[in-house]
Amino acid sequence: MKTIIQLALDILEIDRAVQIAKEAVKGDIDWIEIGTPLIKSEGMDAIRTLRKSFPGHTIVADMKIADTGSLEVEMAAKAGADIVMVMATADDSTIKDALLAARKYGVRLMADLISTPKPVQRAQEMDRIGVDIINIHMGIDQQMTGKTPVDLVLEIASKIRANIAVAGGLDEQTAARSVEAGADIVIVGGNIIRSDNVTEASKKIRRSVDNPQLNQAKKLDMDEEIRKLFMEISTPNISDAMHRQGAMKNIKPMLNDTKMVGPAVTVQTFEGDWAKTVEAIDEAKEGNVIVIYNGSSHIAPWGGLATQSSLNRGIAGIVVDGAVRDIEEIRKIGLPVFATSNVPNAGDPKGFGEVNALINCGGQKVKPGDYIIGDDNGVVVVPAERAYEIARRAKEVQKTEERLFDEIRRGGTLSEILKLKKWEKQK
Ligand SMILES: O=C(CO)[C@H](O)[C@H](O)COP(=O)(O)O
Repeated sequence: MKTIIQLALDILEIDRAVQIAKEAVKGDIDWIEIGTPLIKSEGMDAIRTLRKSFPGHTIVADMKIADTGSLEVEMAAKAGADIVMVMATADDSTIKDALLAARKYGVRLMADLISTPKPVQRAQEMDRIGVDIINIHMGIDQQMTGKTPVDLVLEIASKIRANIAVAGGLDEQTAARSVEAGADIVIVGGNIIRSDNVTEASKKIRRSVDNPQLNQAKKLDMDEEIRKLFMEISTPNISDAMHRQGAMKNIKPMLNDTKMVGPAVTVQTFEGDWAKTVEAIDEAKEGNVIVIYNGSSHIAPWGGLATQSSLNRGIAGIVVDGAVRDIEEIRKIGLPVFATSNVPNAGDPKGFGEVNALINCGGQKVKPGDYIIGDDNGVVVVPAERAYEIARRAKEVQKTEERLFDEIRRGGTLSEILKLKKWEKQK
């Protein structure tokens, strides 16, 4: 049986949702889901509009029903939905009531396992109740911590009779692995709707689920995955993903077209003293970023010789809350170096300070192991314990911006597309 691709329109505006759905249909997606954000933003009109725009497609209303099952199924069914989503965490009475309404109005009921404490057991209970489709779903916030729904599909597929849908940050690889694990329907939102070419993104998912065996990407370890993601995104994307936090003040790239990613080795030094900065080169490992607090913009604790030594060690880059010198050599060496200023004079190797203590750099606290990302915009610090989550969230920020750029290129303005007036905080 052909795997069904369900496009999740997690968009706030109906007109943008219709446009994206038209582009995705050209990329051979099957079902069109009115996402929960769209239903909360535009109500049943969103379902009516998509129903009218796509008379030949299956329309799914992601109502995430938690109560008054019968009433909400009736609303969605009368608005034009063919399938209605209920929360598996809802009470059995709600789900049974929703199912009665679904049978009455000739629609199917899909139960969403998102945030269900015992998903395998609950899936079996949904199956016994008679729900038509069970959605094995890793919520957006859970995905950001690295969880994927594929493992759960393997656990559940052999235990239920209902059709299985899978959702949660699916891309070509995880959609293909979901199908191999037993999924009948793959639900894809961000990796299609936040693409700068929705039709092509849809076609990629189509090709991957139609030939799942072809999609066996090498599994990266967590540090490799984090580096890969951070290398693909900008420091503005990262700052946005951290609610505008993390950016270092007055720290500038000494080279153009520079990109730096790596866990921090920190150095606490004092004005005119460069002993610990140089010793840190020997303590750092390949891929580290050396982050130095020196506290003076007038005497350099770093220069060309230290930069060459760092290159030899495979260090990813240097950040100095202070001055650097030998700019010509540094540019010839090509290693990313960020600082507050550049000067001709240096200090002496006195030996005060320490390596790998908690420091302040550019007004940000930096502890050893925190991820340091630098590009032409500047430097951001991401706490080690949140690095994967922030990298994933920043990737979503980047995808959203690529889509917005595409729509602006088509002639819209940012405020029109985002409907800023409509979403201004009501006084
Ligand atoms: O229901 C949802 C979130 O609650 C999303 O529609 C679902 O997770 C699919 O979107 P994505 O592929 O972006 O995760």
